Amino acid sequence: MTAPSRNQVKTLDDLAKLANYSFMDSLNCDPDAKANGQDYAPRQVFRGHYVPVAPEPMENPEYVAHSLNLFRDLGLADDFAQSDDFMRIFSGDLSFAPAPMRKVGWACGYALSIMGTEYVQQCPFQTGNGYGDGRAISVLEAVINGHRWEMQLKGGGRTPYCRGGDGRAVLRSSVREFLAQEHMHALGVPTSRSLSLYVSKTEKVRRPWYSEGSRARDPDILITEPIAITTRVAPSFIRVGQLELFGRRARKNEHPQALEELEKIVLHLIDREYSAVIDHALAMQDKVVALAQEFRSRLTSLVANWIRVGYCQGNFNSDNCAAGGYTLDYGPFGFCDAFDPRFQPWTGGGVHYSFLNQPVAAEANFHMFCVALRPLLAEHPHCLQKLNEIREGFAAAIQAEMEKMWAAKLGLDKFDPPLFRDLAELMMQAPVDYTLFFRELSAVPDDIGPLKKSFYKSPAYEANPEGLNERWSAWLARWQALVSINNSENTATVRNRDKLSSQMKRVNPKYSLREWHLVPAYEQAATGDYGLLRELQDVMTQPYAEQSQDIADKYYRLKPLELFGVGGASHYSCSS
Ligand SMILES: Nc1ncnc2c1ncn2[C@@H]1O[C@H](COP(=O)(O)OP(=O)(O)OP(=O)(O)O)[C@@H](O)[C@H]1O
Ligand SMILES: [Mg+2]
Repeated sequence: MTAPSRNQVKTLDDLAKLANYSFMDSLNCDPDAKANGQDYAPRQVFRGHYVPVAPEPMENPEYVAHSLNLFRDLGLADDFAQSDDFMRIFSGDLSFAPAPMRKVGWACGYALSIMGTEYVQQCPFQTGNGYGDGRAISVLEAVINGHRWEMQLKGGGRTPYCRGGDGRAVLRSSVREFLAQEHMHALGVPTSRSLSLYVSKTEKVRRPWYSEGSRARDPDILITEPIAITTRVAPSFIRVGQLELFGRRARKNEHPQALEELEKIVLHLIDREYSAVIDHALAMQDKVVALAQEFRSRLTSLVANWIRVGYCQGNFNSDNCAAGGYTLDYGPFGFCDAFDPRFQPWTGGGVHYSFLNQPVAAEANFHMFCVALRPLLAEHPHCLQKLNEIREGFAAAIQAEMEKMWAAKLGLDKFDPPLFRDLAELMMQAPVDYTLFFRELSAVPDDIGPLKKSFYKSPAYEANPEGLNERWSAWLARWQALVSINNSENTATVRNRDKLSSQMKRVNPKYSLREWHLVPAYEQAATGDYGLLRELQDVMTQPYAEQSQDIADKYYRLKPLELFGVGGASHYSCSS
């Protein structure tokens, strides 16, 4: 396999040559599957790791966007994204895919746990055998520059796991996912990536949503929206919930191959996501222990990164938790405006998945991950013991990551609990914009003047502005003393200040993708105008750069007060 250099992949034949299907070739196919992949009715899938599914092509696709950064990383020519061939494949029509590309993709079953409790109620058969990729269909695996990438359509049509749904995604949610994935990547947070986004000029579906300016918690109208397909890309799309499905079957001995299927998916996960860090020569039981250790360190670091950039995943069930330790499923996510430990944009989400509870939610997912692995260690009590220790150590491990992250956000070498506690208290007393505050602090101000740019006008602040300003000034003075900056004109201090400032600006982004940025972009996109979407794509893929004054005036500012509490801009249901 030759490695493409920049712009080398220009045609479908070039892309097809890179195809290499490890998931379908090394794992088990559902024995009841239809060979032609036209498997669109909800049904129980009792065995196997995947079901071959031919995506349902969207009618009249139109190009909306592609990721310039991912295209560059993969060596794809930019023009390719707007070619008929590329567009047909990534809007769901595999019927003419040239060999060795295949004309059929695949969908996977997975299980669901919410905060560490196993559920089967979401499965239409109440068994868990009908739950999985209901509208996500992988269409290609390609090895590019020595890295294996899986490409998956979201909204590519129905699968046996569609539960009666239409298998589609709407333009609104697809624009959000497309922009957010590339923004997170640019923020330095591990994530699935966005390849392309196409919308149908004619095919529409109905979804519950909010009427103009509605302050209702739940959607109050049904709207008709164009369907869209985003293609996302990752080393694999294996989820914690997927391991759980096979773990549950092995634990209950549901069929003769249940344990073997669990072992196969776990080894496949190691191959796809951990081969650089887990020695291939280790015995199975040692691989399992090493996997738990590695996943723990990725997951704890991931969640600390989410909090660093103000991201709330919103629905951090085990089936939305990628076993490779990156961010997956940009459905009910949000970047916080005002700092609020309980920030949760999704009306269905609850406090358990709110902003600062994400370490606890991650621990619950990690617990289910370990439970899924246990059947593999039944004959190795020593390894089981090690697995339990790794599991038990999660809380301390994530606490250490969080402290490291808060220290970095504050430009400190070491976490300072009282300083942090007092900051959090001040930020909660009267609302402060999370992104703006840390970015202004990164300029290492002499007094609280610049920090005030991040203060929202609120009754709490208006009630006692002098008192709060005094407390902020006292806090800032303590922080200045800790980072060893004082107000003298000494040049060594000035130089240190520049160094500290640039170090902090690499940790504290200037721009984060707020919902009120997204709303006008997807609304405009629905009229066929992609100008705002492209502007956001450009701004949000360089979130640490200062950018022009115009851009700063537009995006580096407080959320307009009138948008707080508005359905769609401040909170939303998961109707995507
Ligand atoms: N329109 C739909 N048609 C069929 N299945 C759907 C549809 N919307 C959601 N689902 C399925 O419902 C389940 C829960 O949805 P959830 O919002 O977590 O996932 P998602 O946003 O579709 O996808 P993913 O986790 O793949 O990013 C998933 O298994 C998903 O595939
Ligand atoms: Mg999901």
